[in-house]
Amino acid sequence: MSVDAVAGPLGADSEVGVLRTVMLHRPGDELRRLTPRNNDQLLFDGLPWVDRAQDEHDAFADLLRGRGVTVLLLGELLTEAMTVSGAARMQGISAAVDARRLGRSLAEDLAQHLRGVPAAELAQILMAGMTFDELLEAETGDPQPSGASLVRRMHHGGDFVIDPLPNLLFTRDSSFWIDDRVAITSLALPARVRETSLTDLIYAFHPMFRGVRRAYESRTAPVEGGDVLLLAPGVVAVGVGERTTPAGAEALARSLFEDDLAHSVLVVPIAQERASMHLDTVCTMVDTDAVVMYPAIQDTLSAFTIHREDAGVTIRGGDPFLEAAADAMGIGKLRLIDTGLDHVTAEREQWDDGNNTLAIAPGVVVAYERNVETNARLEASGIEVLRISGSELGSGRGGPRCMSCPVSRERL
Ligand SMILES: NC(=[NH2+])NCCC[C@H](N)C(=O)O
Repeated sequence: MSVDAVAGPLGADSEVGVLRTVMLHRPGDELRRLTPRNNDQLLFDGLPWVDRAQDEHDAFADLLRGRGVTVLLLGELLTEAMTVSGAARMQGISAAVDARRLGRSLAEDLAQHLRGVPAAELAQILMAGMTFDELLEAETGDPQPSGASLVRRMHHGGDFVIDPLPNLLFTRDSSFWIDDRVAITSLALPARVRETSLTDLIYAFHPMFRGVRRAYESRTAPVEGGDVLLLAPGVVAVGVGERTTPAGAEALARSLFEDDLAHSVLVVPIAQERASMHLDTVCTMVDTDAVVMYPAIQDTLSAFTIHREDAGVTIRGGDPFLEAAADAMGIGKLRLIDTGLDHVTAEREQWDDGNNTLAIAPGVVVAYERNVETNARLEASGIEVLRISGSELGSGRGGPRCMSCPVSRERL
């Protein structure tokens, strides 16, 4: 992949500017690790049929390419970064070898083994993880493992020495762009924490991203990309619930103000539950001045607005979200596309990510085909809906927005 593979200047200042380049992750062997015993912990609601999930994902990527979007794949970027940079390899290995869990002896054996593995294979291991048995089998060419690891003896061969990362599929959460900078997030749950070591490595070492500056560098508290909506240039909404914490939202706001990336941050409380794990599961932008939203929260969604002032910040609390947003965006009204659904249909389609649309231009969105009613209402309001199937992809509870990280959008 060459440096000029990115179409358009890096970065984005909105949710809806014409999409030029996007980072996706084609689901791979990390999904084959899911079992009925570990799927809850790994944040999947079922066991996807992996081949079909890959087909669905390929169709998603092809649809985007057909609309002129350059698609970057996380797995390829990871391999390329570790091919050109030894430091990238070291960083990936050190994030994957958890000495606290493995003990010193096994940690040393594992790190030694990984240092000898070629970049493409190492990328696979970092994404799909590794079991005790796989390590033992792979070590045959290495100098003999020390044999002094109690941890090795006491673990089952099918246990993981490196945990798999099935949620890499949701590239939205582990990094996001704002203006011409990239923010590596800080993921809240143990199953996902290591994902950011991979996005960090890609943006630090892949030649395509040389010289790119960072936002939210302190990463002091949890912020996940699914909670961050670029409502308009300078105006950012941040959901606070199961993932992003109040401290995360506060730290992000402060950092965006300091870097002059925003003047207003709307902090939006959402229910702390699985169905609404991120703000983008209940609300996404479909046009420069329009959102689609889960009907059950339309009347109650509110926001604290943090404004940057000359002398510091002001915080206004408890305003209805749509009004606070329109105010900060400097528009008369933020249109709500009312899906008008009865509460059972609305609840079912929210669960299946009907509100999780990816805009590829103002008024043009990608959505799961299964959310028939939501899509019909979007179209009735003049939004063009490009449908993809997600019967298998959806088992991780994420739709087109969750599965995409816009790397370049035309500025509004
Ligand atoms: N931006 C999003 N809504 N991402 C969806 C993430 C789903 C993933 N299984 C998780 O629980 O973390």
